[in-house]
Amino acid sequence: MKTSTRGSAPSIAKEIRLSLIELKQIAQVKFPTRWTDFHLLAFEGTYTSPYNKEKCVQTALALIAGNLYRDAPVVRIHSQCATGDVFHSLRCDCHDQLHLALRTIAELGTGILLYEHQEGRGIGLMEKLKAYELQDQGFDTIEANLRLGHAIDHRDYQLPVDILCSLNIRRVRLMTNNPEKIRAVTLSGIHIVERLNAEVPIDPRCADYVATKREKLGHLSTQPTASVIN
Ligand SMILES: Nc1nc2c(ncn2[C@@H]2O[C@H](COP(=O)(O)OP(=O)(O)OP(=O)(O)O)[C@@H](O)[C@H]2O)c(=O)[nH]1
Ligand SMILES: [Zn+2]
Repeated sequence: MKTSTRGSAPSIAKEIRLSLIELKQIAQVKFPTRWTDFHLLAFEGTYTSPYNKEKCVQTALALIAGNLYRDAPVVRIHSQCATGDVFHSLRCDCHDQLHLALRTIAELGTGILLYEHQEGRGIGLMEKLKAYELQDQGFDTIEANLRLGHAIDHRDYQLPVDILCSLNIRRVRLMTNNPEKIRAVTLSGIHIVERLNAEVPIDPRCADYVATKREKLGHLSTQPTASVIN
């Protein structure tokens, strides 16, 4: 088991919500998929909050393909979405985004997908389902979170960023439309040489969800760069 300690990612203290105590690599396995053969590394990060000093443990998986050090690799930070990723729910675009990322990495031959476990933008599956109930009554994703007493988006990208730093990845092609992910990666000192569009063709049943991301959360939008395989 490999362990690295505090200080793996350069930090701008005011901007970073969590301080790393320890980053552990829990497992490393071969991980063949329909797209390509990945290596899967499992990580556990222990953090303290700079505000209340409480400890928290976060986990994430890194699916790695090819030689990450030949050029700036494609990096996708994908937030866990059991409803979309596992059940192919069309309430969101997560399933197709996950497939787009894995397929792109396979096609380019090099890249890393960081699958981080902040389900429901960090509120957990059960709370996300309660938020869905409110959305069924007409509230949007943001209003539903707020009515349940949660932040609009509870995620923190410190663990994925610390994993990139521990792997000594300093230049990336980041696949995302989320400005907060771009900010977190940039603040860590990792250079984003290119942003790859994470947009997928949108099913009408998640059009409102995607529109809310763009209109209220500032998600970037362009034309889809790739279609989705079924
Ligand atoms: N609270 C809440 N979380 C949701 C909802 N729908 C999807 N999610 C979660 O949102 C996360 C995915 O984030 P998105 O906002 O769709 O996209 P993103 O990852 O921020 O941005 P991209 O990198 O551009 O894909 C996952 O953790 C999902 O479980 C919802 O209605 N309410
Ligand atoms: Zn989803």
